Amino acid sequence: MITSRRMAAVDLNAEALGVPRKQLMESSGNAVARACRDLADPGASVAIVAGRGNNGGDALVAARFLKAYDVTVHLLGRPETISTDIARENWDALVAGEADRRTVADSAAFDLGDPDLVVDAMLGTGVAGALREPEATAARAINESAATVLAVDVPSGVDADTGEAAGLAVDADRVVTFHDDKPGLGNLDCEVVVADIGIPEAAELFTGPGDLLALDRDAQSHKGDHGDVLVVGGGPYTGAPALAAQSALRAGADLARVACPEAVAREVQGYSENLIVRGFSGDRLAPEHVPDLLDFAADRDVVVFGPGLGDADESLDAVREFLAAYDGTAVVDADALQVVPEVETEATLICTPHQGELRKMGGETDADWETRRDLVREFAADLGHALLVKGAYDVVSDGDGVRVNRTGNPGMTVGGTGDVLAGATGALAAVLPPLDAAAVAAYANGRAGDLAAEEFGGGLVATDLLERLPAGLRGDAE
Ligand SMILES: NC(=O)C1=CN([C@@H]2O[C@H](COP(=O)(O)OP(=O)(O)OC[C@H]3O[C@@H](n4cnc5c(N)ncnc54)[C@H](O)[C@@H]3O)[C@@H](O)[C@H]2O)[C@@H](O)CC1
Ligand SMILES: [K+]
Repeated sequence: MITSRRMAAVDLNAEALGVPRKQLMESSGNAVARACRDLADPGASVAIVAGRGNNGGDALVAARFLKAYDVTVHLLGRPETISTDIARENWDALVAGEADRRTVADSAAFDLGDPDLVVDAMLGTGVAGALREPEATAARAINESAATVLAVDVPSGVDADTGEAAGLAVDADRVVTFHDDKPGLGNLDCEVVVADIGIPEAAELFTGPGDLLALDRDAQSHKGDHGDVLVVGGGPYTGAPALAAQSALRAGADLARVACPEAVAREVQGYSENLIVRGFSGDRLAPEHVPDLLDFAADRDVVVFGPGLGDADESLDAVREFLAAYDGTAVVDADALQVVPEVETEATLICTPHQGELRKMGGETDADWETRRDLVREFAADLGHALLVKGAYDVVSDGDGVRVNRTGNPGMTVGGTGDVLAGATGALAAVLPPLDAAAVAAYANGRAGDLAAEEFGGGLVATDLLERLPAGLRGDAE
């Protein structure tokens, strides 16, 4: 199953892997033609009703593959209003080839005729909402006709994610849908065929520019609230919490706070005036600080636990107590990781270990990334928390989905880059589900590292990543 949102991401990733959308459209069109041949004998009359987006484009391609049939293409709208270049190129090819075609500038001009088979390619996964004109008139004519109805990707007017229609929708006999089944199609009373259109598996597995789309859509649904992130750490180390908190800001958080021992608060503040630093008594985290910390954390969107915390027994006890009582979202990093397997918590956790820390948590790893991918997914499922396991190939899983990130370079083994990643993951966890947050953070952090390496080679340092994180998140880091 794949949602429309994820499908758009995978499509962009495929393009980045060298399989452009037009090539996918050719495969989709071919699959539509195959379904037509399945439903009607050669010589039968086929009406292709095409919208102005890529769903229509798929059917325009199919027209070229149906030479043995009597095909009429109805384009809903004027050719100038076709909304994508690739759909327009396929329309132009039909015009140049003098295919039998009609343009329907307004609904009065629509005449479906009396075909044996109708191909509904008005709207696909690109839009949801009630059908406008001339689509609504065409849908009525399609539903009233005696023809067999084949829908392209999803019946027009139906939301592919829910199976619901906002009003009028095409009543299809069969749907040929692309790449993978869509969540909403199971709720429809029609036959569903899934066609492989040649999207590489890597487009789903490996993070790519498409994964950044999650930010455009989901982050906006959070209504301008881009997160109030609290970093809990510091003590033996002061740079780590400061880096994590600054990274949260660079990754889009509105506010980044650091809770650290009073003894080092001034030093942490010294790294950046953009941070809000709050000290607690003494020189390291201890159980006595937990009640206050829980109160403070309750008003934040995400807590990043661990940077620079150290592994003193009382600090680890405090982490245990905190996590046992906390029910929000937390990124757990560094020394705090080792307590996660023994804690029962209501919290949503994203754990960000490197291979050594993973082993300390009881997880297994392997030199082969595919084996590692499977091991990480299993371990995340056992833990009941998301994992972002750092390495040359980062592996991200929430126990169900899994993604592998290939951005980044050996220069990033320098100290502090893990803190930057943890902070960015925290900021993104305020606006995205754990799997997306961790995958996007790993991708963007690696892109930032690649940009820094262009300038500084193996001499890059963690603060170089901070500056380049926004570019890494915009996807213009190529
Ligand atoms: N990886 C992918 O995502 C692939 C997608 N493909 C096809 O592309 C489709 C998605 O294409 P698009 O994103 O271009 O979107 P659609 O083709 O689903 O819809 C866009 C068109 O609908 C019109 N429109 C918008 N709202 C409307 C309304 N309420 N009533 C009537 N018309 C309306 C717009 O003017 C636009 O022309 C998929 O369903 C599939 O068929 C395939 O070509 C191959 C790969
Ligand atoms: K359709």
